[in-house]
Amino acid sequence: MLQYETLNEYRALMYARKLKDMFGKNAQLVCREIGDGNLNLVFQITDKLSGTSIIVKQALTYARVVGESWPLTLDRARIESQALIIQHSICPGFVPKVYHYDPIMAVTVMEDLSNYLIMRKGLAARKRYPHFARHLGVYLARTLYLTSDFALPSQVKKKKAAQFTNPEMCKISEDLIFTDPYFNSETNQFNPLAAERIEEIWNNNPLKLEVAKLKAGFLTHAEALIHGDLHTGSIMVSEEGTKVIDPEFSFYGPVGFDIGVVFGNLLLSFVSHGGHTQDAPERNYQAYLLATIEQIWGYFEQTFRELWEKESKERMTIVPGLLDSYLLHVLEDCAGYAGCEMIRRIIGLAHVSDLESIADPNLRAEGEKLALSIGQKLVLERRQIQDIKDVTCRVSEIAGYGTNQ
Ligand SMILES: Nc1ncnc2c1ncn2[C@@H]1O[C@H](COP(=O)(O)OP(=O)(O)O)[C@@H](O)[C@H]1O
Ligand SMILES: CSC[C@H]1O[C@H](OP(=O)(O)O)[C@H](O)[C@@H]1O
Repeated sequence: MLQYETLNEYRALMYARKLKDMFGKNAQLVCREIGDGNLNLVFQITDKLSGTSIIVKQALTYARVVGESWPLTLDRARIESQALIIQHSICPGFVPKVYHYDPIMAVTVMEDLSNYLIMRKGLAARKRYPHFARHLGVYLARTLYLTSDFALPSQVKKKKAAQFTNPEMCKISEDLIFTDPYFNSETNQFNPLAAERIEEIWNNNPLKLEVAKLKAGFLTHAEALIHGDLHTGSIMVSEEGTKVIDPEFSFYGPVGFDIGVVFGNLLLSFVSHGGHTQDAPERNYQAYLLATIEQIWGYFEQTFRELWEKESKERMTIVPGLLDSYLLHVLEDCAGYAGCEMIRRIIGLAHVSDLESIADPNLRAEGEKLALSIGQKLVLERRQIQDIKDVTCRVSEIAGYGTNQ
């Protein structure tokens, strides 16, 4: 293609037909648009003869969820494909393989993961994934450590940070996560039944100060190549495997952000499964979610420590105490960013189906208010957090379960 044109199912099929080495000459291709995200088009193209399939993902010139009134950079497709390639090289088992990137059409052609399920849907159905915590902990430690100043020569890292300068996508997060939800902004959308609680947040200056500090960290702490939007809709799971997709918000940012966004989304699932409930299946599933958070952190920390020991290039990493102090800083950030993610998914523009699917607005408001309380506590008390259990115990306490889940 010589110039950008928006794909539809027919055009995506024709596009796939022209891709070299992807399908045989006699392939019988069929195409389906399967995108359900806020921003892009996603086509699955299958050869009915061989069963071979690929994904063709195209960035639109605007945000899909809002329409043409919200123009968006096509450069996000470059960021996504280049981040996927790096993350796949670091963690081949946990990231889809990129087959082709087309800068003119803003298209990334990648491995089809349709035998996996979007994690948010699995969590809604109270499914348990036995390997998920280990996979994600390892993914986080490897992608974050191996792109950081600890593992890369400082000039290489700075060039990578320049390659992944992603100003327009970062601005979306700066506004939608760290700014708009704390004021009566036009972009906000919320359940009127939670309005009183939300107005309290707008008037809570100590909370706004802590969020402003976390935003300053997001703006300035170029620690590692982060995914930048690691919610449970960006993770695909099966009984055996875990895959992380959709890194179009990638940039050099704070390590605690990715971990915090995952935790925030697991906690949004937690609140969606009932507030002060005595119902045993609900409570069991909530306990599973808290255990998953503890395990992710455990595997992250263990792998990060091993990498620090074996892979460090930065000479000062041998100084006793630096690793412990860095991990504590990451844990604090992680709690704060988890809190920010929870709050923005209740007050801001982009909500999550975990809560949106609760039809009864009163019941939904209960979950939303619980999410706001947990989010607020994690932001405000993050400096008192020394251990991952300090996070999960706070959640249990607010949910009315005491501290011994
Ligand atoms: N590699 C893939 N394999 C299978 N399905 C995918 C793949 N990438 C995306 N999808 C599907 O498309 C949906 C939207 O993809 P996503 O990358 O999250 O788009 P957006 O950038 O618009 O958020 C996902 O929820 C998933 O169902
Ligand atoms: C208008 S962008 C809102 C929201 O959408 C992104 O998520 P996704 O592309 O995975 O659907 C991101 O979380 C943005 O904050």
